[in-house]
Amino acid sequence: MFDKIWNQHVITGEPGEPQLMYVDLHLVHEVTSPQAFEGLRQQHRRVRRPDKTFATMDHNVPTEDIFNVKDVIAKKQMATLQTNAEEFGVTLASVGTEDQGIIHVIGPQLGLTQPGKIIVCGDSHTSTHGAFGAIAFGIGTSEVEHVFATQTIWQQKPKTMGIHVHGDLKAGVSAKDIIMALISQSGFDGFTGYAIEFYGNVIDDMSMANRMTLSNMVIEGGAKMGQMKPDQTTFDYIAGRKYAPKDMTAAMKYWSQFYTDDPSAFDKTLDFDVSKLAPYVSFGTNPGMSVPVDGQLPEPKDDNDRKAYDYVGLKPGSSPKDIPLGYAFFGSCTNGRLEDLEAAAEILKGQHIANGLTALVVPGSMAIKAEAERRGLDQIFKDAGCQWRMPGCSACLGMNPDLVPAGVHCASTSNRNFEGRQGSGSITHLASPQMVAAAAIHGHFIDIRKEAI
Ligand SMILES: CC(C)[C@H](C(=O)O)[C@@H](O)C(=O)O
Ligand code: SF4
Repeated sequence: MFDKIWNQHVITGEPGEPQLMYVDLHLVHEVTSPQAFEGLRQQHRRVRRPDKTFATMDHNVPTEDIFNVKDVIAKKQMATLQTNAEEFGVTLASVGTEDQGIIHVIGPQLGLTQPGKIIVCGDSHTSTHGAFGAIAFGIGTSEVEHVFATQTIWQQKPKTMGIHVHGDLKAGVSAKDIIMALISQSGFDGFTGYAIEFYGNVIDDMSMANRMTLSNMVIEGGAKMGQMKPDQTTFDYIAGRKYAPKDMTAAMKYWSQFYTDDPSAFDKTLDFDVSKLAPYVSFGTNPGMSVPVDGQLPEPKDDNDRKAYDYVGLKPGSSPKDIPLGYAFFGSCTNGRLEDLEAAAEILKGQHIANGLTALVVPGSMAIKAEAERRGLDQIFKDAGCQWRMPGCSACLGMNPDLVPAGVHCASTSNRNFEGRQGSGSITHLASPQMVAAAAIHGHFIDIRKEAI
């Protein structure tokens, strides 16, 4: 599948060397675009294909009141994107408009993300869009400028890794646990240099929301891209969306060519049986430092591990259930979709979060917020003692007012847990929406397969 899409997009260059690739969709946000637009301006260039470029604001958005941006840099970045989008004719889902949201949530939601496309964005979690059978990867700011100007990008073709995900996924275990287990078992850079394709019965049965969670986090294992073959689930998701093809029959016929004929063609394969998989919790300062909830925190292997233990203030041999939580975060491009909020709400319904714990629920987009409210999820969260917020990256990273205080342990549905990620001195524990919901109620993690909520 990877080669089929890749080969259709090569403009020039020899295999084994960087090749010039055509870009079908360029997604843009306020943090990595200002210098790129400025570069164009200085060279008197235009955005070559504004019709293949789409922008939004997500990282800096204050989720309590999205129109009241107090931080000077945040305000400037957002205003700059507004001006740049107008000047260069780029469609922008600006704050407060119905299409606004986290870029990796709204691309799929608007039907912009489609099989067979090459999709880039100045953001590492662009891998998310690979869940539709696209080649999607993050690029740097100078590359953003190159794509603006030429609609092309130089890229060296990566090696391919096929991950066969099979078996019987048990209740309480989700895509988040699969990817966290895969990363912790492969070492946190075990995917480096590879484009990953997930396949097998577990993937076939998975919703698009869960497939996106898997693709989203391949970057945390070192891969820039992670995809699945498009199938009926993919087509049904896209059909009827704002920018979906008008002629879906023709589109589906075209998309159906994108699959891997022969798994032995992968440069590397990995077999992953999910039948005995437990929910995972991260304890350290990279996503690879994760254990099953019924496991123990391992002995440190090196100075890095010792440093991580010092930072998080936990002891080897202890249980993830012993971590004293003060905060819970539901949201991000990993788990901020409607299905994720539903999974959390199902657990929180009729319950209350632990005394003294702060819980933020941040929908991934305005559309998700509206639909969640139509279904009454906001009320479930509020009744449980959570704060119901406006869409944005929020507490996934410390670029906006949603910060976890220093020294506080946060159960989080996001994807990164390095030092200070959620605010200076904050301590992040990654887990699935179901696990974070149960943890918020108890003030510590529980094994949702076995223990009563
Ligand atoms: C700000 C942006 C460049 C960054 C990324 O590339 O991923 C952010 O989205 C993140 O998750 O750390
Ligand atoms: S939600 Fe988090 S991971 Fe996703 S783009 Fe925003 S900051 Fe990056």
